[in-house]
Amino acid sequence: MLTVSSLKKSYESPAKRKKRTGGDDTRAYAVGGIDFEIQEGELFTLLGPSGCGKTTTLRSIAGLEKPTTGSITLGERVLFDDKKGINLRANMRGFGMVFQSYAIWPHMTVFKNVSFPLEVLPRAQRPDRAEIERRVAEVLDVIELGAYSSRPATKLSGGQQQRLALGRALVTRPELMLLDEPLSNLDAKLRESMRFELKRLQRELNLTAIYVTHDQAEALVMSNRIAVMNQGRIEQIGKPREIYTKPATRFVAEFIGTSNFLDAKVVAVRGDEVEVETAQGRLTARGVERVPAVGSAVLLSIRPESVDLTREPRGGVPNEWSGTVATRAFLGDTVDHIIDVGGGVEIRNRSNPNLSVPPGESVHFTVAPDKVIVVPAD
Ligand SMILES: Nc1ncnc2c1ncn2[C@@H]1O[C@H](COP(=O)(O)OP(=O)(O)OP(=O)(O)O)[C@@H](O)[C@H]1O
Repeated sequence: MLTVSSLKKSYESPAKRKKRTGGDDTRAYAVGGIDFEIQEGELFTLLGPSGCGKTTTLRSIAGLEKPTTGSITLGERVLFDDKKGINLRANMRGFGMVFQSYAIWPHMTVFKNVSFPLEVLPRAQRPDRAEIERRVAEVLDVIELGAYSSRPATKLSGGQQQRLALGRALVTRPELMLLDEPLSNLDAKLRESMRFELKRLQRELNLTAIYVTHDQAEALVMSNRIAVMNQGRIEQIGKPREIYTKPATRFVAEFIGTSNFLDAKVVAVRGDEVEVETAQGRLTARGVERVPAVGSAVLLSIRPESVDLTREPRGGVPNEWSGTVATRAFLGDTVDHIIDVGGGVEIRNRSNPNLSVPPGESVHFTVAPDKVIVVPAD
C-alpha cells in the first residue's frame, strides 16, 4: 500500500554535510537510505533509540519534511519523488496524525473536537450536518466517549484525551494513520492499557498505521511488523517474534529485550546446526538462519528465560554448563539469578519463583540449541 524507497534526509546543505563528515556518507544523513513497504490493515512500527531517524521518516511520509532523495508512493499515487520533482503538500496526502503532545482543542467540547476536521473540509468534500453528526457519533462510539459528547475536552482524563486525539484523526477516514509516540505522555499504567486499546481499535477498524516508538515492549505488543532503526538505517524488519527470537544484527539483539552475550568462534557447521567455541566452553546452536562459515567470529545471544536452571546436573544433554549464583533478584512473577561461570563471565537466568537459589550455591543450567541465537559479529 505504502512504499518508501531509498529515502534519505539531511537537514544540512551538501557543502555543510561534506565539511562535517569529510565525505563519509554513512554519517551524513538523519535518514540514510531506507526501504520498506506497508500492507493494508497493518500496524507497522518504526522502533529505535532517540535520534535514530524515526520521526524524520514519519514526518517525511506526512509531508511535513522534504526528503533529500528517494520516493514515497501510496498505491499508484506518488507523494514524493525527487527525480520526478514531486512533493505533495501535507494537506493533500490526507493522512491522520496523532503526535506525542496530543493537542486536543481545549476550548471545544468532545463532540466539537471530532466534528471540527469535517467542518473545515473544502465545501465539495464536506458532508452535510446530519452526516457529520452521524460520523462523529460513530467515532465517539468506537473510542468509547459517546457518553462524554458535550463535556469540555479538558475535563477528560489523560487516557480519554488520548482517545479523543485519535478520534479526531479517525473521523476523516484517512487511508493511513501516522502515530508518533502517542502514548508517551501518559503514566506507565495507563500507557500499558492504552496499548491494547489502540491495538483493538486498529484491528476493529482495519486501520493501516505507522507507529513510532522507542519503547520495545510497546512495539512488541502492538505491531504486526517492526522496523528496527539505528543511526538513520533499518537494521531489521520482521514480525515481533522474529525480531525477538532471531535478531539479525548485534544492535537488534542488544536493543530488544534483555540478553546474555558471549563472543564465540564457529568450529563446525552441519546444515543449520552450528557448533561454537567460547572462552567458557562449547555450545551448539540449531535452526540458525544465516549460517556463518567455519572459523568466523560470532556473537551469541541467549535470553535469560532460555537459561534452564537446575540444582543437580542433568548430564547427557547439549549445552550444559555450571556456575555459582552471584546474585538473585525477586521480580514478583519471576526470579532472576546471575550465575558466575568463571573467567569474569556472568549469565542471567529467569525462572519461575518456585526455583530460587541463594547466592553462593552452585547450580547447573542448560540452553536448548534452538535458543542459542547466532548473530554476525560486526
Ligand atoms: N529540524 C532538524 N534540524 C536539524 N537536525 C534535526 C532536525 N530534526 C532532527 N534532526 C536530527 O536528525 C536525527 C534524527 O532525528 P529524529 O527526530 O528523526 O530521531 P528520532 O529517532 O525520532 O528520535 P526521538 O525519539 O528522540 O524523537 C537526529 O540526529 C536529530 O538531531
